[in-house]
Amino acid sequence: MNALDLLLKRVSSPVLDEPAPTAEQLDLIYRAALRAPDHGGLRPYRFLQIEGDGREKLGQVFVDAARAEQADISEQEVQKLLNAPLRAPLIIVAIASLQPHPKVPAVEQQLAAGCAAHGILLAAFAQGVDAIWRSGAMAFNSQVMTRLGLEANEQIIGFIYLGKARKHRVVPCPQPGEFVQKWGRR
Ligand SMILES: Cc1cc2nc3c(=O)[nH]c(=O)nc-3n(C[C@H](O)[C@H](O)[C@H](O)COP(=O)(O)O)c2cc1C
Repeated sequence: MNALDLLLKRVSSPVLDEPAPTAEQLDLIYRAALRAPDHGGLRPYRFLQIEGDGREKLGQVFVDAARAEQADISEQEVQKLLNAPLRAPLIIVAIASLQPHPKVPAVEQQLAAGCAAHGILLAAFAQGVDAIWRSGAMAFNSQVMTRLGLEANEQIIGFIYLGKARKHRVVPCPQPGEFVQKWGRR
């Protein structure tokens, strides 16, 4: 797949089955993430790779965190949280690790981490690995962050689910016109 085809045709896939990406595919996926634009070369991100029964542990972390906020959550909600990480064979948790810097504010570091996450999506799609970037309340839950080992200067940028889609969604390419304004020319 050439680069422009990749950029124009990548789609997210919400339903993902086995197989998980191979070790070789993951190596390229992480290499692509590490090529994200990065003011100051801070590499203000890191990744957790969760697969196999790690996904069940993550589901339990979600349930515990939800119960800590509301003790009487319904059994339906418990099942939803337990099942959430099972929606793909492998999950990469993209984490922004914000560092104090005189010229690179937090927002730029968050953007660099977001670009790294986009690199993951693109490198996956280029290799025939399907993915979707999800957040949701659990991405912003402090107990989840603690249980995943995040430090005070870290944030979850997203849970990137990876696997194989049964079929790709057909997504019309938006027209740039309404998003682009020319400015400053006489
Ligand atoms: C920061 C971020 C968080 C997202 N969180 C969710 C989410 O929790 N659930 C979801 O269905 N889609 C979420 N999305 C959107 C999907 O990843 C995806 O981009 C969207 O479904 C459009 O599909 P496309 O990528 O094929 O255009 C999120 C995207 C971003 C950038």
